Amino acid sequence: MDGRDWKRFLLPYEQAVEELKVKFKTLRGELKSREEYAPIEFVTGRVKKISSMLEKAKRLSVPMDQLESGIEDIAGIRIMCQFVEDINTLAEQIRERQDMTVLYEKDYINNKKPSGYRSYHIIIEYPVQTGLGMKRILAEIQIRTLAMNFWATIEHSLNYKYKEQLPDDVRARLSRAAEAAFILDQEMSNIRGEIVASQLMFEDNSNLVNRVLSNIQALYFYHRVREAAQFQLRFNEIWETEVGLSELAADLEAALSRAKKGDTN
Ligand SMILES: Nc1nc2c(ncn2[C@@H]2O[C@H](COP(=O)(O)OP(=O)(O)OP(=O)(O)O)[C@@H](O)[C@H]2O)c(=O)[nH]1
Ligand SMILES: Nc1ncnc2c1ncn2[C@@H]1O[C@H](COP(=O)(O)OP(=O)(O)OP(=O)(O)O)[C@@H](O)[C@H]1O
Repeated sequence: MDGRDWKRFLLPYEQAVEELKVKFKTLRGELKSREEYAPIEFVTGRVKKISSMLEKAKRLSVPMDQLESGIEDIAGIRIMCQFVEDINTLAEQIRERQDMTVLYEKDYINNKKPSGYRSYHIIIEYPVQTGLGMKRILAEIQIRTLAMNFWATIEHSLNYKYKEQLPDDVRARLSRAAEAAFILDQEMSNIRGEIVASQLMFEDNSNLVNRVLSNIQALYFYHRVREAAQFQLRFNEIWETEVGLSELAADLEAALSRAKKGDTN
C-alpha cells in the first residue's frame, strides 16, 4: 500500500474513533445533566499508527490483506472509571446499545496479564456510514479504573523505553505496583457510597450556585436593578458557607417569574 492507500484504509477507523469518543463523552454529560451518577470519568481514543500496525501484523502473522479482520484494535477507545463497579455497569450499557455489536470480551481484571496489567476489553463491530455506503469495522474498547490506567500508562512507557527488555528488578517493582493499584481500587470501592454521595452533593451545590448567579443576571435584564442588587448582597453573605442557598434560589426563582410576567412585588 502506498501513502494514499493507507489514508483511504484508515479513514473509516478515524471516523469511528471520533464518533465513539463523542458518544461516550455525551453519555457522561447527559447523565451528569440529569444529576445522575456517571460511570465514566473520561474518554480517550486513537487510531493505531501504521508502524505499530505493521509490527503487530508481523508478530501475529496477519497477512497484509487481512488487517481489517486480523487486528482488532486499529480503532481504539479507552474509558476511565472511578470504581471497579463502574466497569461492570458500563460494560452492561455497551452490551445493550443498538449502535454497536459486541463480538467478545476479555476480562483482564479477574484474569490479570502476567505483567500485572488489568483492564476490561470489549471488541465491537461498529458500522461507519461512509460516502460509499456502510462499512462495518472492528474496534476495541478498553475500560479501566483511574488506578489501572495510571499503572498501564507508566508500564507502557517503561516498556517503550526498554523495548520490551525490562530489567528484572523493574519488572518485579511494576508487579508490586500493580498489586498496590489493585488494593487502592478495593479500598476505594469500600468507601464508594460515601464518595459518590459527596460528589453528587458537591455537583448539586455548584449547579445551584450557577443557577443563582444567572438568575441574578436575568433580573438585571428585566430591569429589576434594586431587587437584583439585594439578591447579590444576600448571595455574597452566604456563598462561603452555602447555608440558606436553597431558600435564596427559591426566592430568586419567584422574583424572576414575577419579573417575566411584569408583576410588581
Ligand atoms: N500497558 C500495558 N498494556 C497492555 C498490556 N497487555 C495488553 N495491553 C493493552 O491491551 C491491548 C490488547 O491486548 P491483548 O488483549 O493482549 O490483545 P492482543 O492484541 O491479542 O495482543 P497484544 O497486543 O500482543 O498484547 C494492547 O494493545 C495494549 O493496549 C500490558 O501488559 N501492559
Ligand atoms: N483502545 C485504546 N484506546 C485508547 N488508546 C489506546 C488504546 N490502545 C492503545 N492505546 C494507546 O495508543 C498508543 C499506541 O499504542 P499501540 O497501539 O501502538 O500499542 P499497544 O496498544 O500498546 O500494543 P499492541 O501493538 O500490542 O496492540 C499508546 O499510548 C497506547 O496506550
